[in-house]
Amino acid sequence: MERKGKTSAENLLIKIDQYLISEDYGFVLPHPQTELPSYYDPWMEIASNLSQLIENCQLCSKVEKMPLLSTHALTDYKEQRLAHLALGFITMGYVWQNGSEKAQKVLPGTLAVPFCKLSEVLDLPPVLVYADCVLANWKKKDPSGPLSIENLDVIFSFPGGETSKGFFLVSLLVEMAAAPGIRAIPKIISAMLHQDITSLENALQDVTSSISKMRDAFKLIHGYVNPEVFFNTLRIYLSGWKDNPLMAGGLLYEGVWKTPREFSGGSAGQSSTLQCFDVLLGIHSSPESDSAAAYLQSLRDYMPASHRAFIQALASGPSLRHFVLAAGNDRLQEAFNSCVSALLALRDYHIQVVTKYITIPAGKQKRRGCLFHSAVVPLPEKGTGGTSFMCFLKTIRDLTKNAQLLDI
Ligand SMILES: C[C@@H](C(=O)Nc1ccc(Cl)cc1)[C@H]1[C@@H]2C[C@H](n3cnc4cc(F)c(F)cc43)C[C@@H]21
Repeated sequence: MERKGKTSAENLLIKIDQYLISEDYGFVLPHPQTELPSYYDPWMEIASNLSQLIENCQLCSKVEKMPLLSTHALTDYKEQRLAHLALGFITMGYVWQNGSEKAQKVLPGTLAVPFCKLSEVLDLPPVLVYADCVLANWKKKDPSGPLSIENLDVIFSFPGGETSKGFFLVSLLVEMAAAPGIRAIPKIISAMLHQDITSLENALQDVTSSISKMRDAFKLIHGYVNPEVFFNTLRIYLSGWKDNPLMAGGLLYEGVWKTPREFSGGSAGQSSTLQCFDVLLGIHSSPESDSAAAYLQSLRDYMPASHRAFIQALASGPSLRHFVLAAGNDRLQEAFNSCVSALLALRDYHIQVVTKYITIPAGKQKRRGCLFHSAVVPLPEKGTGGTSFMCFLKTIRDLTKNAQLLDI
């Protein structure tokens, strides 16, 4: 989608839909496909009944009896995203079905081979990612109804039922609220290239209002996600096999690679929205110096290739921060600082959510652990769990605080 010989800024002026970003839905996959050709019924039957198969201890045998299916019939992009989503759910269910202390270390070839082939086609890793379980995992109950959480449902879910569904749908609504802000980005680039201060100010106001609506959507989490169920059940299924002491070397993808491979679990850091507002506002640019930036950079490999390219083009484009400083215009500086304040408020809110859903339940488990468990389950790397994830969030929150432009 990037035109040769164009600067990265001009590349950004290309319509965002060429980066598979939607004017109305942002990074969310619009109207995801919910069915595959009947040839793929063996996959869809397992993915659609995952919780029940796990509860009845039938998942292992079902997966091992699965026929080796070819991915050739998956030609359409939305079909490929649905298939990666389905195989991602089955893979996480298969690896973690007996809990995080008894992970399955080998992924059977009937699952590993098509999953890795599809991952290659989509340039995604062979593990469930945020772009699968949030951005492509939704449908409307009543097609003519509103995009409200009451009228939305997930295509697949994990054990933990309503909490699993709620966690993915709240994340989806936060992502959808970001759409007007993402749509404003090409306007911001164009206004900078044309030295158009008024348009720039208006576009920055669109970003500010979009980020505050994201925080409003985020508040839904308290009504739809139970902290104990999230921490003790759902979080396990989103865990990965990178730097995971329980899966040294990672997972063996039978029939694909001779040695095990490591991949990170799902994480909010894989959200292109979370990353692109940071890049737009120049919140942290040097992955060399700050580890949070390096960590975020590494998670871009877990995003759809076109979204990764958009963020890269944004990062190598003109600096909005420098433009605003150089313009020396009070109103423009205020519009920029309002953006940063809105993002700071969203970051603070994210920290409060992680405290309620991870830090506090982890503390309770630790105290319980001293009484009953020999080894307290180590929190996975910086995915949806882990004190290091909290440190990461606090680092980017503090960097956001420092991004405010001082009065000229
Ligand atoms: C509900 C939470 C979650 O962790 N969801 C999740 C995690 C892993 C997986 Cl696999 C699936 C879902 C969080 C939502 C809001 C999302 N968000 C998007 N842009 C953001 C910008 C910000 F500044 C910010 F603070 C949060 C931002 C991130 C996830």
